[in-house]
Amino acid sequence: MQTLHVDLGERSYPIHIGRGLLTQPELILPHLKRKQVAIVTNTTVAPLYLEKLAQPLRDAGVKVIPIVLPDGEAYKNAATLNLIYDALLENRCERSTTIIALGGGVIGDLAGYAAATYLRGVPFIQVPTTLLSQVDSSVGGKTGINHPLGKNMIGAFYQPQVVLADIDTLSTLPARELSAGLAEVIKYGLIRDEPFFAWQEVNMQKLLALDTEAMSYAIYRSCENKAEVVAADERESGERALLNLGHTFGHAIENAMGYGVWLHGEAVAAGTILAADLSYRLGWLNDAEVERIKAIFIEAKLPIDAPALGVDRYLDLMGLDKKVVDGQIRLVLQQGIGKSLVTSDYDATLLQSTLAIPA
Ligand SMILES: NC(=O)c1ccc[n+]([C@@H]2O[C@H](COP(=O)([O-])OP(=O)(O)OC[C@H]3O[C@@H](n4cnc5c(N)ncnc54)[C@H](O)[C@@H]3O)[C@@H](O)[C@H]2O)c1
Ligand SMILES: O=C(O)C(=O)C[C@@H](O)[C@H](O)[C@H](O)COP(=O)(O)O
Ligand SMILES: [Zn+2]
Repeated sequence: MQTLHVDLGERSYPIHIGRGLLTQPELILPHLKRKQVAIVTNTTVAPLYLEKLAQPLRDAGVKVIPIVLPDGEAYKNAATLNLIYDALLENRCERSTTIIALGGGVIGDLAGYAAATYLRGVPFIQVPTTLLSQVDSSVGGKTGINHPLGKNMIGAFYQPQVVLADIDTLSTLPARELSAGLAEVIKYGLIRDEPFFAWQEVNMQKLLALDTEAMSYAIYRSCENKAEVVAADERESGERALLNLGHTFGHAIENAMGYGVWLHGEAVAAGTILAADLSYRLGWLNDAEVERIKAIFIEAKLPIDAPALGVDRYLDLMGLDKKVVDGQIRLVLQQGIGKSLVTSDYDATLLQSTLAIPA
């Protein structure tokens, strides 16, 4: 097992990465205020991993309240959040009850927001079971739900007590979901870590084949990048916005196509290609760099062609992005591989050209 730390003063916490972590209650017990946990999961993950996590905790004297939600991005909403509150109240959960998220990013975001708001805040633990959640969503404290008008529009920054990334859980992950997670791994290379990007170019097939050594390295290096960024800018007043590469476009795609039709990672992949296209038009990326970026997403079995929503529809949806300031759409763009910036200082007609995708 390898351990990293997210350094946030009194909100600091460890990220444990390794095999067989679900059945090691000693990694969870020191973080409990009281021997009672509510495990939030879904109908897909529960039959696979709920008892693996719950039974050793029960054996250690912990009361376990399972909360099993419907599965899918379409359920990351206020109605599903209410199901969590209902179960917590029905079971008379107190401020000392810890909420454990067992699942992918949808479960982590929902359970984290429930933890941030139930009784105005109860302790929270992340047990991510998708690649995307192990490399990104379980770390950094962004929690929340979607609104029909926009992605993740309601939420809170709320850090977990500990993150347990058990690599063994990836063995049951569908191939499409594995690729979706790789989109966020590629992101770290593109925004701030060119050597990691170059390593991915050589090792992508190993990652797709779930090679343990390569996967452990990719998860560790991704979490290391994210932990550094979050420690420097917890609430996204500056550098953290770089973690949004491809997301202003991607969130527009997820919303326009209907939540869950394009996976988050797929929309981020296509959105990152749009960001690269605009960076190229601005003269900040050259042909060879754009080709390298396209090639790695293709190698990871991710889409590089964004849907033709129409320029106005894209601009309308992108105008709801959380990075918008004074009505200006701020974008994460690239000035080379491993070098990125957040800016609204681009020619609007160039953005329109990028968005004029032929149907
Ligand atoms: N909070 C953040 O910082 C952050 C970062 C990135 C993404 N996100 C959010 O995360 C969500 C995407 O997360 P995701 O890609 O994990 O999707 P997801 O949570 O929908 O999980 C993908 C699918 O895999 C299933 N699954 C989970 N673990 C499994 C396993 N081990 N074996 C088999 N099936 C398994 C799930 O039930 C689901 O059907 C989006 O809502 C996105 O907005 C949040
Ligand atoms: O942690 C962050 O900061 C990120 O931006 C990570 C993203 O991968 C993630 O999808 C996040 O949920 C997007 O945040 P949002 O603020 O644009 O909703
Ligand atoms: Zn993301």
